[in-house]
Amino acid sequence: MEIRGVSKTFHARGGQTAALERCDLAVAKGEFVSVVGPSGCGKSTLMMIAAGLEAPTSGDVLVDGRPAGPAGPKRTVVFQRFALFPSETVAQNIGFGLRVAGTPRAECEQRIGELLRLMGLERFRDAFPHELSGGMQQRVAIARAMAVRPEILLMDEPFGALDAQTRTVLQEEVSRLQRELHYTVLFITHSVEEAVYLSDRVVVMSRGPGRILREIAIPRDAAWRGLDIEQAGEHAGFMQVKREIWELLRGEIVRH
Ligand SMILES: Nc1ncnc2c1ncn2[C@@H]1O[C@H](COP(=O)(O)OP(=O)(O)OP(=O)(O)O)[C@@H](O)[C@H]1O
Repeated sequence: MEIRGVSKTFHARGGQTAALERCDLAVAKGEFVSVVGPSGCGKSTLMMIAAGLEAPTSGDVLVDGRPAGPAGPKRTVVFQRFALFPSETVAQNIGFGLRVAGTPRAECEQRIGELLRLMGLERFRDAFPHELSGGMQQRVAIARAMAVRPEILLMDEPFGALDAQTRTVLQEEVSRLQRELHYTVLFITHSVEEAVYLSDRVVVMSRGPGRILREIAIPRDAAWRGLDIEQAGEHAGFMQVKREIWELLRGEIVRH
C-alpha cells in the first residue's frame, strides 16, 4: 500500500482543522509498519483514509500501484473497540466477511477452524461476545479481519482498551503470528514499546497537522526478536531504538 502526498482538512462549524499535511508512507507486502505520534496528530485520520473510510483532501492511496478506491475486503480494519455482532457466535463473527463474499460453506468452515486455532479461540467457538473477556473479544475481531485474507490489515490501537496483562499476551501472540505468517500490517499505537516490539518499521509523525517526521527500520534479525516483551525491553538494542523514537516524540510534544 502506498499513501502518496495525503493531506486532510476537516471543515466543521467552528472553522477548519488541518489534520494531515502531505503524508507519504508505503507498506510493502509482508511488512509490519507502526505509526506513532503525539495525541491529535492525525493517526486515526491517516488510518481512516488508508481504509477508504474517509477521503483525503488531496493525495492518493494506492494498492498494488492502483487507486485503492472505497473501503472493501482487501483492507480490513481492527479498531480499539471490538465491534463484534452481539447476537452472533464467535465462529459466525469470524465468518462474517466470508459469508458476505459468498465463500463456499466448506471453505468458510475450514478458514474459521484455522483462525480459531491460530487465535486460541477453539473453546469459544459457540460462545457469544458478551460471554468473552475483552481480550478474547479482540482476538475474535482480529480473526474476523484476517478471515477474508486482506491484502493489508489496518489496526488502530487494537490493544488500547485492554488491561496491561491481556495486552502483553496479545502483543506476544501477534509478534509470533507475524514471524510465522508475515501479514501486511499498518498499525497505530500510543505505545513506543509496542511499536518497536512488533514492527519492521516505525513511522514517527509530527504533532498536528501530522507529517511523517522519520521512519526507523528495525531489523527482522534483531537479537531480541522472539523474546517476550519484558525480556526484549531489557535488551540494549531495543532500549536504544525506543529511546531514539521517544526523543523524536518528546520534541514534538513539548514544541510550542
Ligand atoms: N470528523 C472530524 N471532524 C473534524 N475534525 C476532526 C475529525 N476527525 C478528526 N478531527 C481532528 O483532526 C485532528 C487529528 O485527529 P485524529 O483523531 O486523527 O488524531 P490522532 O492522532 O488519532 O489522535 P489520538 O492519538 O488522540 O487518538 C484533531 O485535531 C481532530 O480534532
